[in-house]
Amino acid sequence: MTSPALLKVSGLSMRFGGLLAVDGVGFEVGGDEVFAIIGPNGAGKTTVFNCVGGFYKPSGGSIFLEERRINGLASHKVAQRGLVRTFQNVRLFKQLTVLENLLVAQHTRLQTGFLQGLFKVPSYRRSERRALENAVQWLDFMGIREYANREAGNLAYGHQRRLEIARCMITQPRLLMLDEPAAGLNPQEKRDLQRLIDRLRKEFGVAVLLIEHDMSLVMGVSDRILVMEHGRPIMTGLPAEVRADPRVIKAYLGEE
Ligand SMILES: Nc1ncnc2c1ncn2[C@@H]1O[C@H](COP(=O)(O)OP(=O)(O)OP(=O)(O)O)[C@@H](O)[C@H]1O
Repeated sequence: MTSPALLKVSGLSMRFGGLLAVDGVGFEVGGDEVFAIIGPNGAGKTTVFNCVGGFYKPSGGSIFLEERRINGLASHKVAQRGLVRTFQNVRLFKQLTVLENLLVAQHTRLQTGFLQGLFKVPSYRRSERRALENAVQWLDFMGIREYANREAGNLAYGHQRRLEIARCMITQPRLLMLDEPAAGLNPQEKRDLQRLIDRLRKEFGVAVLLIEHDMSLVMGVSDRILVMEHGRPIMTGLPAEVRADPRVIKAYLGEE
């Protein structure tokens, strides 16, 4: 890690009835880092994500974002503090247009309230115009501007994934969590995704926490990797260290 920790997770555990799905997981993500969590199916990766993102209340442990404790906060509060996520199965407002999805996403950030909106006072119109400009910039950045007025549900799957990332980025997060972003993408789209993640980090200074099964993407894009198995951490290391570690090889081969 090259910068101070943005996210600090320690001793995290999550119990579902008799099942300890996450058991003693700890890791830190630096402010400019791409950090991946990998592991066989059922290892507990998504559960860690759900705890960090405020979707589950952890059974134990602590989660700090920029030195402030966030465990137990609701997901929208966590998002307001700069931590946003995508989902394994893309979640968009499918009946709204592509552009509208990006306008709705900015709603919580707009400074003006209901009454200003009702009477369309100048400050409201200014913030609406800014929201529109932001949205168009992100559509350009993602290469999907030509689909601005199309229903989001009618976009090609790869474009839906890019729109979902744009919807996160438009809220100017400090940490972007991507849940299996390569799932369902073709090889070219996967290469584009790797370039996109690199650019998001370099041009917008966002840190990325990633769950991914596609090893070539994980190895190509991550600074460090946490490997989990049966809810427990096996190791954290650089991609080359992880690739060569016998425990990791065993965890994956043992699955077959
Ligand atoms: N809401 C829940 N209620 C009960 N058990 C759950 C719940 N969510 C996850 N589990 C269980 O916790 C364990 C870890 O699941 P999790 O989805 O976190 O794994 P994962 O590493 O993300 O797997 P995959 O790679 O298949 O997505 C599994 O045994 C799963 O069945």
